[in-house]
Amino acid sequence: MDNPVPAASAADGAAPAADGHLTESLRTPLRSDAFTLSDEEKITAIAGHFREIMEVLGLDLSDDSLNGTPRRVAKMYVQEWFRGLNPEHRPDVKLFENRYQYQNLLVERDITLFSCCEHHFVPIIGKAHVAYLPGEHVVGLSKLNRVVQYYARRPQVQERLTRQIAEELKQALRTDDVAVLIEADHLCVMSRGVNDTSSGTLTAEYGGAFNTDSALRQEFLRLVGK
Ligand SMILES: Nc1nc2c(ncn2[C@@H]2O[C@H](COP(=O)(O)OP(=O)(O)OP(=O)(O)O)[C@@H](O)[C@H]2O)c(=O)[nH]1
Ligand SMILES: [Zn+2]
Repeated sequence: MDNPVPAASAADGAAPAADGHLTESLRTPLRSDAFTLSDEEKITAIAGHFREIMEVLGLDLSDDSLNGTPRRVAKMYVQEWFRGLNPEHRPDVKLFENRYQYQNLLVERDITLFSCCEHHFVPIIGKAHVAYLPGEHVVGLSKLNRVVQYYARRPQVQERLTRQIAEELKQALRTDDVAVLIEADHLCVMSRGVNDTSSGTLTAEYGGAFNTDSALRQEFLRLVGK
């Protein structure tokens, strides 16, 4: 790993804490044995449990179309939807010397965001816009998207997701001058419960100059179309 993560309890052989680099209140709640099982062992276990859910619902698992569903769902959870729980997938955010002396706002807007509501385990779909003020360093653009994806691919609430991305970017870019805006639709609000398909959720985190300089914040909001 290029981004070493401090071990939570290396003494008892437990796996490293996924979010050991984040302030405690921002960490995704994970047990210390979260990575004792391999991905393949997790897929097998989850497939077994999902099969039981389908059986309780009365579905006939001998049907060709349903037979592979438990394993399909398990693979989707471990390898895709929740891959950001595993610190092995934490992106390596390389910095480059800012030899162009570019010192204005840099905005990466409309980053595709797929996440999962941790209360109902249904999708959260939206866009993230992130910005920073380069100092001595600049970063490869795709790394901004990768940081968003890493934290999105977990069971989430939008507030924590927003703050995790901001905190990671502050550390990686070595500056507090970071802004994160997320606009998202929650399937738990749209498809069940209150059944509202028109509302959306916006969350924002403004660090450093974005917090103190309202003109800079307005410029960011203008560039992302808000
Ligand atoms: N703050 C926050 N709440 C969320 C997020 N995603 C879902 N929720 C809310 O989590 C709450 C869970 O509330 P509960 O009353 O325990 O669950 P519920 O009975 O399914 O609630 P309803 O959705 O109102 O039917 C709901 O109000 C959801 O809308 C999120 O990202 N942030
Ligand atoms: Zn929900």
